[in-house]
Amino acid sequence: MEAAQASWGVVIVAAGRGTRMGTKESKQYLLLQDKPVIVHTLERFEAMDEIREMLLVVGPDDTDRVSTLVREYKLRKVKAVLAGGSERQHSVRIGLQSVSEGLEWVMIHDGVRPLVTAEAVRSCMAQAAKTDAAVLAVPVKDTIKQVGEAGVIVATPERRSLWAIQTPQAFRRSLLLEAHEKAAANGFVGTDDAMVVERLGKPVTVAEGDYTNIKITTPEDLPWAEFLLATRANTQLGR
Ligand SMILES: Nc1ccn([C@@H]2O[C@H](COP(=O)(O)OP(=O)(O)OP(=O)(O)O)[C@@H](O)[C@H]2O)c(=O)n1
Ligand SMILES: C[C@](O)(CO)[C@H](O)COP(=O)(O)O
Repeated sequence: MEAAQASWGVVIVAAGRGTRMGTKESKQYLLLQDKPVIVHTLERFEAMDEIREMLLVVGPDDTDRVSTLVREYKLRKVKAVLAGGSERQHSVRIGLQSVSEGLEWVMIHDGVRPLVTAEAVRSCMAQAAKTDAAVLAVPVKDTIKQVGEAGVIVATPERRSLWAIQTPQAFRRSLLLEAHEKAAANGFVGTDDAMVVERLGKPVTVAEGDYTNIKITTPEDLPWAEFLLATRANTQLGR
């Protein structure tokens, strides 16, 4: 059976503080079209037949309020609401350890990427089925420079080889678990899940996604997300 047709577990990480957003309320609870960002994200996966369960990882003080949201919005695939860790990678590991053992495949997704489409998720799952490890990504449009001390440019990597990495990131569950356990044992902390698998020397491939799968990070992302949601509501795109 193709992995894209099998049952998947999804770890949704939403335990961050949203420092760059700078709001009193953490960004995953800000409203888009009158609904919390995290609920938009969960609804995307709830609606997909391929998904069997979701593990939702939130701030230690937020488990009760989020459990209430899960009930209110009838998010039946949420198997557990777990207290996260101090770094994204710690939160991922906590969720990953609670994915049902019978599931062969798992995806990790940022709770603050509410605009991901089912089409993009399926493309990532299909790529992981071929290579055991795949991430959604888009080719960068700008020229990227590495900048050193005193703002001096030290390198200009060839743009054709540069991709902006998104989530979901999809893996054979046993591979990702092994990678996270090794990273924890060695004290390695990366900024995405591909990095912990790359450290094992295993290939991680990219599935081309789309530029609308934004991570809500800074204040200007909010009106952009509102616009994209409104556009989709009008055109039925991204469903
Ligand atoms: N200890 C952490 C840190 C981050 N995340 C989650 O990882 C995702 C991507 O992280 P990012 O956008 O950096 O979120 P924050 O850490 O909240 O933002 P900032 O870096 O601006 O504080 C978010 O859904 C965030 O909630 C998490 O679950 N646990
Ligand atoms: C996983 C990620 O969303 C891929 O772009 C990103 O690396 C998260 O990084 P952040 O530092 O937590 O924003």
